[in-house]
Amino acid sequence: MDYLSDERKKSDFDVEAMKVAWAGSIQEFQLSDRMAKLVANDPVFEKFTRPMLGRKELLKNTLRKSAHAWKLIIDLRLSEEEAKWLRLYVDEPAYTDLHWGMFIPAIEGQGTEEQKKKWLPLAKKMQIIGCYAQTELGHGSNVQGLETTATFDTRTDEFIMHSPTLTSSKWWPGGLGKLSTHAVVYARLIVGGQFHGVHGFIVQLRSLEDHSPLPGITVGDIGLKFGNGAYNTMDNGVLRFDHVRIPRNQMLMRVSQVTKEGKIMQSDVPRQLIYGTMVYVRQTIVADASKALSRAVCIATRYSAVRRQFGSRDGGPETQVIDYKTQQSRLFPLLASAYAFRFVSEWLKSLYLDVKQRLEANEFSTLPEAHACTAGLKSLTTTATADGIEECRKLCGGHGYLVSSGLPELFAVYIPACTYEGDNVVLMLQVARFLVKTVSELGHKKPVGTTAYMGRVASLMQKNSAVQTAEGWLNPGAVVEAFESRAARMAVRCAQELAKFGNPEEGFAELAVDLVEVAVSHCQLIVVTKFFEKLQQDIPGKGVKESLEVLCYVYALFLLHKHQGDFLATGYLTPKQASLANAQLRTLYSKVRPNAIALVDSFSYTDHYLGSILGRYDGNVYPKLYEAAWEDPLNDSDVIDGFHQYVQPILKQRLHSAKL
Ligand SMILES: CC/C=C\C/C=C\C/C=C\C/C=C\C/C=C\C/C=C/C(=O)SCCNC(=O)CCNC(=O)[C@H](O)C(C)(C)COP(=O)(O)OP(=O)(O)OC[C@H]1O[C@@H](n2cnc3c(N)ncnc32)[C@H](O)[C@@H]1OP(=O)(O)O
Ligand SMILES: Cc1cc2nc3c(=O)[nH]c(=O)nc-3n(C[C@H](O)[C@H](O)[C@H](O)COP(=O)(O)OP(=O)(O)OC[C@H]3O[C@@H](n4cnc5c(N)ncnc54)[C@H](O)[C@@H]3O)c2cc1C
Repeated sequence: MDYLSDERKKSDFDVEAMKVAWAGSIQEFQLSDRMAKLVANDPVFEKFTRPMLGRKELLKNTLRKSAHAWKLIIDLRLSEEEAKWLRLYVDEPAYTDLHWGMFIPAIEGQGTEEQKKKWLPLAKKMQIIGCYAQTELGHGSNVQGLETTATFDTRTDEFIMHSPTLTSSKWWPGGLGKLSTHAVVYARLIVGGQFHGVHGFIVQLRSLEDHSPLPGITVGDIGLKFGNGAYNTMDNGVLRFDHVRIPRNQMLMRVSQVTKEGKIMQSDVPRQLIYGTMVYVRQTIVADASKALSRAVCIATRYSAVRRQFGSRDGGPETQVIDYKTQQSRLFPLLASAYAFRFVSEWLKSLYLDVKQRLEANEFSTLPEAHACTAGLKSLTTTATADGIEECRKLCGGHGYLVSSGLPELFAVYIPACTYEGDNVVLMLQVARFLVKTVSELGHKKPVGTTAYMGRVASLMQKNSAVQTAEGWLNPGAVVEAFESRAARMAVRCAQELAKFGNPEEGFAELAVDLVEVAVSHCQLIVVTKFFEKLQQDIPGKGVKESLEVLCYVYALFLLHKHQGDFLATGYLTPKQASLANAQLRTLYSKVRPNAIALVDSFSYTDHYLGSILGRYDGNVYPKLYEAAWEDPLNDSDVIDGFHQYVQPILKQRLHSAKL
């Protein structure tokens, strides 16, 4: 029985076409759908018992699933793209994520042709397993502050890898703790007693025969992390070197080379390329944000349509909680954000692929913008997603707190995304630096790409919003101009404040809070703009484009309402115009309402991937919650172990004293 069928009948757009719009293309949809079903129908990938397992069982279970996934990849001859989807739908962080997601990309991006030829075939056949060992106990954000050393020994043509202090211990790398045989290790290069910056080195950590650590290497897991199950399926590790020798040709040498004689040769490639793997992964994290947020929103939306509280008239049904305006005002902006992040990630991927191609042809001019966009959007989308998942839990009331709602585990797995691949504040400060530089160069350099609007800064500073009615906000030009003006005015105001400091670094440190706000406003502008640009494309299917238009305005006007202080303080909007935007937002929520269930169905998630009783496709929530409670191990017996030993004596004592 489909308890949500009436809801599904309310929608006025073609859900199958929306699924394609969400996926990006019919090919991508079919590929993803095939992999989702493959995983959902395979009992090896069951995940409901995960939160009940102890750490050792949990990790072993992950190894079993990863081995099974690898077997499927080989047996079914899956492409790299199919394998990525398969791992995504298995939905369990594993050492293989870092092997495929960082170790291999680090070699691809920073290795020479010779190094790629040697290491990539081994890695791609999984004859070696690698991780990305950058962060240390003492330093994560400050990469130049890393302490591990790689000292060149001209006599033996080797580097000596060493951990000189406790704080130089590598700490956090996923896959390092128990599984990696190799790592790309980031260390200070020392040649002839001189420090030559941080570089990547391929280091073997464990024997390929018996997996024991090689001489001079101390390696292990760093211990339990937040939440049951969740990210504990990953063996984040600690690593120390005691004068471990590796051949010279294991330094990744695309950026700088060290010759046999101990000479440093710089190629034309900028030093920043050493950070290139992070640019790649940050871009994938933006796509993951839309997946995580859409999962949470799918659960909260379906449950909000099933759940009823108050409002019964003449004994009739109570009100579905999704019909409360307050519920809509919390839920629908998250639904719109999931779509917004999906489309901005699509754009970011194309920007990244373009930069990658240019880098391969030794053209580096677009790297700073790629860095700013990936850093800023990673920060913006992961912060909003982490907060959004928690909001979805609250939107589901008490039942959202049950593990069987799927939300606690999703939250626990997701929140480190605000920290890994760059702390979100640190990353926004990088965007701020980029914007300050752009503003300071306005007189002699025309800004391009996502900062092109800065080129119109004079007019953006003067012109105020012309919106007169609530309908007036349903105009892409009016909305985009509002976001451009706010970002440009905030950037200019900050630049003026910075100019008052004699020392720019001192000014930057003092004004960091304002600078982060400028960076956030710039990144929100990018997301809004890319959503409108998406709507310019041909999007087939009855009502699909119209529904996306509604979501685009919800996203933009929700942000405008939330940050109206900025819009008002910069003088671009009047209080009346801000309140017209809010009135329009209420109208938009009413337009989303009948389509809400269809809009989350369009994510095309299987019940397996959602992993939530509240978010079940059929809406059959209460019987399944009731059934699941009885499956809890505590309900194996009526009288629990420990009762007779610890509780009964207390009760008896009470009875005894009561008699007295
Ligand atoms: C289910 C999965 C299925 C399949 C798997 C497939 C894909 C998934 C992939 C991976 C899995 C995803 C997640 C897994 C989970 C966790 C993995 C986590 C991994 C990690 O966390 S790795 C460690 C990450 N660490 C960081 O991010 C550190 C943050 N710090 C920095 O980035 C920098 O050091 C910082 C903050 C930029 C330092 O700034 P500073 O100014 O001190 O630096 P420099 O002086 O060195 O440089 C200044 C100069 O360089 C420019 N710049 C800085 N960074 C970059 C860059 N990345 N690219 C290009 N340019 C950069 C900066 O703008 C300055 O330029 P300027 O001189 O001003 O022109
Ligand atoms: C689950 C998980 C997986 C990870 N996987 C890996 C991995 O595979 N490989 C790897 O190498 N690393 C990995 N990391 C490490 C991760 O990249 C770092 O933790 C991250 O970059 C943040 O650095 P940090 O821990 O040094 O934080 P810190 O920089 O110490 O941050 C602490 C606080 O200081 C603030 N702060 C720091 N610098 C500044 C500044 N300049 N201005 C203002 N505020 C500042 C931050 O905002 C934050 O509030 C992982 C981390 C986690 C949690």
